[in-house]
Amino acid sequence: MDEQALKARLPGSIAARVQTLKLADGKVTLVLEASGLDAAGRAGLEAAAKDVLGAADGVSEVRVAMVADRAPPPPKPRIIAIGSGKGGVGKSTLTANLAVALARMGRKVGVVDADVYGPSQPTILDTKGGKPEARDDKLVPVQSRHGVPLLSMGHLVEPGKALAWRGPMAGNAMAQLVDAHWGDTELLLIDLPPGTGDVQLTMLQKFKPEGAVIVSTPQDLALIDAQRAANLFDSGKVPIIGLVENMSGYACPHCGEVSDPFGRGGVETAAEGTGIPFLGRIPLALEIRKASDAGAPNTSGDGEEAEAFSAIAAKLASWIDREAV
Ligand SMILES: Nc1ncnc2c1ncn2[C@@H]1O[C@H](COP(=O)(O)OP(=O)(O)OP(=O)(O)O)[C@@H](O)[C@H]1O
Repeated sequence: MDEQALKARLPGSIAARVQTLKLADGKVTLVLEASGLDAAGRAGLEAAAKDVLGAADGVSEVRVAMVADRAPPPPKPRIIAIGSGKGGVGKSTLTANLAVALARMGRKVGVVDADVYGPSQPTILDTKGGKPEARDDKLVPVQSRHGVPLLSMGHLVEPGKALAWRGPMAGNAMAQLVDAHWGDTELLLIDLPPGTGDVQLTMLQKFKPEGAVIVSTPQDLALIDAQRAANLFDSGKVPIIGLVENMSGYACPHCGEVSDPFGRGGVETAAEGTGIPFLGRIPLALEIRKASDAGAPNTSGDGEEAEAFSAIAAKLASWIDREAV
């Protein structure tokens, strides 16, 4: 039997992968292209080829080598969670601004908006109406005009539909957002749903973020919730990168006088008390709310607010670099 006849014995699925087939002294040397197959797939392919060729007349031995043509898939992005003990403290605003600031520093960063209850990233990053496509059963993130790709619960469910999902359901939906075609994205910021219940815990356990940032306003009540968030990350064994105080100090746009509607400095004091690093404070400013509503986070431009966010982004970047493996 010659090499052509041997190749003709192989089923189409194996023949399509043959790169070379050599026969010498009854020994067959077969090189197969094994791109896209996992270990079990490669073992199955090798066994099937050996079975068919080994049974041919005059063949005493079959050696199979595998090569992979396609480049290996890109490494998975590193994950940082942004959480808060309660809603409305500015978690989404912070996430978007950090992402845009990091992108402007040259980082390849994407955002996952896992806030099942009120996904707001499509508004803040201006991708409202964007629909992620699916390729090979995985979602392709929606590109924002700020250089930050995004996948949001808001892209998957109809806007305005409040979701009362329990942990596993929300966890599964979030899996689709995280395990997506992130391409060369190196860092994913996850905007977690507010709160410290089983939804959040399931997410942490499933995705094991490398670290977490906690946002709080300076009020005592918010701080108690922030402490709960810290406990949640501790129980999920997620290191806390630090605390951010949002909505601290309101500068009156008319007279410039600074007042403190929610108090001031409480988060820094709380951080000191618990040994968690304090990452900085963001003022309560109309500009911040307007920028978010307009789909242009402050860090996409300049100004005091942008600087406050960027200073925190720089601290986050150094933490990430320190933790690099
Ligand atoms: N520093 C700030 N100054 C002024 N407005 C702010 C500031 N931070 C957040 N906001 C506004 O407060 C509202 C709530 O903020 P955001 O949606 O970021 O909070 P959240 O913690 O993500 O809330 P949710 O519980 O809905 O997830 C938004 O309208 C936002 O624009």
